[in-house]
Amino acid sequence: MVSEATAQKAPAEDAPVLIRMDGASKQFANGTVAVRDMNLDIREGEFISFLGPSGCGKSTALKMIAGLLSISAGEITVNGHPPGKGREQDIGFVFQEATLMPWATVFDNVFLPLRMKGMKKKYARDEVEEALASVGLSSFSGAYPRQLSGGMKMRVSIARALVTKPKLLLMDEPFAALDEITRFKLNNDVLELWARHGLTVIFVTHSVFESVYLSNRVVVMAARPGRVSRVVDLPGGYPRTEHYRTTPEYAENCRIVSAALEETMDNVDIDH
Ligand SMILES: Nc1ncnc2c1ncn2[C@@H]1O[C@H](COP(=O)(O)OP(=O)(O)OP(=O)(O)O)[C@@H](O)[C@H]1O
Repeated sequence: MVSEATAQKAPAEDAPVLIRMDGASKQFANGTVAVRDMNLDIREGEFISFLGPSGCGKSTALKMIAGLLSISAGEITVNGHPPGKGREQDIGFVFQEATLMPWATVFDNVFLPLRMKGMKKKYARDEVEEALASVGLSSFSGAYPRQLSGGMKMRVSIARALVTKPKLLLMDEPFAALDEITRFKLNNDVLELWARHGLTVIFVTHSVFESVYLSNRVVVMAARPGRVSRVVDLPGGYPRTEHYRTTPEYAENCRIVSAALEETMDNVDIDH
């Protein structure tokens, strides 16, 4: 039974804005405009997906929010600060590859962000164990990455992102390389973590089905130049469990988001 405090739901209309993108643009040194004039407010507690074809600037936008890439024009604030200038532990980042240190145990991989903050291992035990428990890997603390399946490695990567107890979780196509059953399972786990920890999540994906299953809003992006094409609100269907995948509401939402995505493709010259 899920308690009210941890129930999955879209945030209230008047929830405070956590991320503000105001005309945010990114042009790389070679002239490529990866993101042009992105305007978006993301409220605390939202689960947002950035969806779009390859090269539409999804990863670039995510990295700009994380402060991993500079902004060429416009402005982004995260919790009122320029990206990367607030408390760094407030942001967790999960990449497409699990990027674990192969020579280190699961425990030491998850401990890494705390170690980088100067924490001694003996004081970090509770935090690391809590993060591992939250992704169901308590008994694999002493294992090495080579002993884990792809899905388990990704769970370690999520635990590492959560160990500093961030408010904001940024996920860049985290499950793209996994088989569908593992992906569905991890989708459910991420929804549970989102609700339990009261996170705000931005999730980059190519998949209409994944974006509709997970998000309360889908930001559909178009390429050349990368930009926001449509924002689709999907406030219903909670709690989103496997049953939701079989409902007419889910099918209809997938149809709406697919149509929005197709519109973006119609406006692109085929050059590949
Ligand atoms: N460091 C860089 N230097 C120059 N151009 C870049 C750089 N990084 C990305 N780009 C270009 O910017 C555009 C947007 O790239 P980005 O990776 O953000 O797209 P994406 O939507 O995440 O794509 P994918 O789904 O394939 O990962 C692309 O045309 C890409 O080639």
